[in-house]
Amino acid sequence: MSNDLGKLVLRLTLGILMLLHGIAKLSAGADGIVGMVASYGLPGVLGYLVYVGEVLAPLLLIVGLWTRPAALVVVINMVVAILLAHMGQLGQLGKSGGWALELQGFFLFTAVAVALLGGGGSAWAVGSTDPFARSNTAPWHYLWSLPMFKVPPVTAERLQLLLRAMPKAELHIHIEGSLEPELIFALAQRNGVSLPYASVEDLRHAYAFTNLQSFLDIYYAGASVLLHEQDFYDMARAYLARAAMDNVAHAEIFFDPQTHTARGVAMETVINGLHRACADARSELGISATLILCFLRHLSEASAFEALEQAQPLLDKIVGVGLDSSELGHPPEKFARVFARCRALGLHRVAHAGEEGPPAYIWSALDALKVERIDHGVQAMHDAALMQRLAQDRIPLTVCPLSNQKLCVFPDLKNHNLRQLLDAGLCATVNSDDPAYFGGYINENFTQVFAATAMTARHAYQLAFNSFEASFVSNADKRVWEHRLKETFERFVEHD
Ligand SMILES: Nc1ncnc2[nH]cnc12
Ligand SMILES: [Zn+2]
Repeated sequence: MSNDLGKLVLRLTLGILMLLHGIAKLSAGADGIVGMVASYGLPGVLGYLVYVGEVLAPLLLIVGLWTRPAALVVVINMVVAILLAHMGQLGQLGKSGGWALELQGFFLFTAVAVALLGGGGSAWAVGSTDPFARSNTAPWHYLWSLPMFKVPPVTAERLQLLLRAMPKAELHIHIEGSLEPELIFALAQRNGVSLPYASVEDLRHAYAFTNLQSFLDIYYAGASVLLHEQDFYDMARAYLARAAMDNVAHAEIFFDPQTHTARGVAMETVINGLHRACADARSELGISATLILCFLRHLSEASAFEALEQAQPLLDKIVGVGLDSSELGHPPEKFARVFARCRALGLHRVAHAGEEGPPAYIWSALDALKVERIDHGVQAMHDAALMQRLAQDRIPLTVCPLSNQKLCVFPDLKNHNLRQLLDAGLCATVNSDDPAYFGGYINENFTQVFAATAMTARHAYQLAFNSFEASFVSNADKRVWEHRLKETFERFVEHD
């Protein structure tokens, strides 16, 4: 609240004081400025742009519409004014001992501050509620989020190949959801576990889900075959081999330890098996992979704390924590204290929110859990202020199109809102969630959602770029993969 009030004061001060200069120029005319511009050998007519910088932009600042771009215009106006009229005073002090350009300096840097901060949510800010809400996002966020080169059009057929060939990161994959029915039966036999399904076909037949819970019931039953470190290794190694075929350069893998420790499996059995698979895949397949420990939200806060305590000696083998399982009725704030502890331990934080649950769950994942990414998040579309927050803070969404289709979040893939999320400037990514259950790995998610919603090569580039940007790897690794991405697109276009 006081933050918003501070921004409002700053915006109104800049707008009103600058507008007074504009009004003076309206009544005296812009001839002086036109002449000054012409004296530099430039078209004098450019001098009339002063009305944009000192009348139009201040009016936008006062009403709070397109606040950040308007402030940027004032910044440009002030830089031009200093270059044209005040360069001689740049290093001088005035009569009273202050900087000779303190007035210009105040205008310039106040405008820079407003451009950085935005207008502040307020009944006075049109931009906080109207369809122009996006304009409150820093303009350079849009520049930064745009592909670094112009992506030429690619035919629909070639686009499908490009989607498969482009390097990408997978940031939302539950390793237990990569257990194919064949491996479930092989592990059941190896470990003497009996399953309530007669055959692989019988199990596959049960994969007809109506919502998240109908899937989770079968998913936890499937995970019951995992007992020994080698089982966790085999599962993760199989996923990583499959992901490498889809040109996944980096995967951040979720695992649900509480579903295993509840059956008497030790935390170290789970983590050591998964970690060894990641290490081997890196040296044998060249794929990078890290682990994210997820707390089950249908269990208690105490159970989550217990899981964290068990994982404490193994924290060097995980990069972060997440929150998954049954969303409705289990709002994120239930785990605020656990996530605060994880934050203090230096762990990255993500949470499933807005898969089936309301936008309020996304707000509380951000504010109560302080997560850095939202898993799914597709329900954000119903809340304009939330969309603005996600765009402005560039909070990535790890979207899973086939999962959303199979769990009836959207009636059909053609109704999926991935394209709208991207076009609204959000840092969306494509992922597989539980590929063994939802009909496809990451490339299937890309190709099917692109075919269903007619997205373009530019969207493809943006999604792959976002996946690296949103990952928890070093900036150096991000740049290497982004460079490879650009090379792949250039190669494709050359041969188009
Ligand atoms: N889609 C999903 N949502 C919540 N929890 C999950 N665990 C595995 N898949 C999940
Ligand atoms: Zn998930």
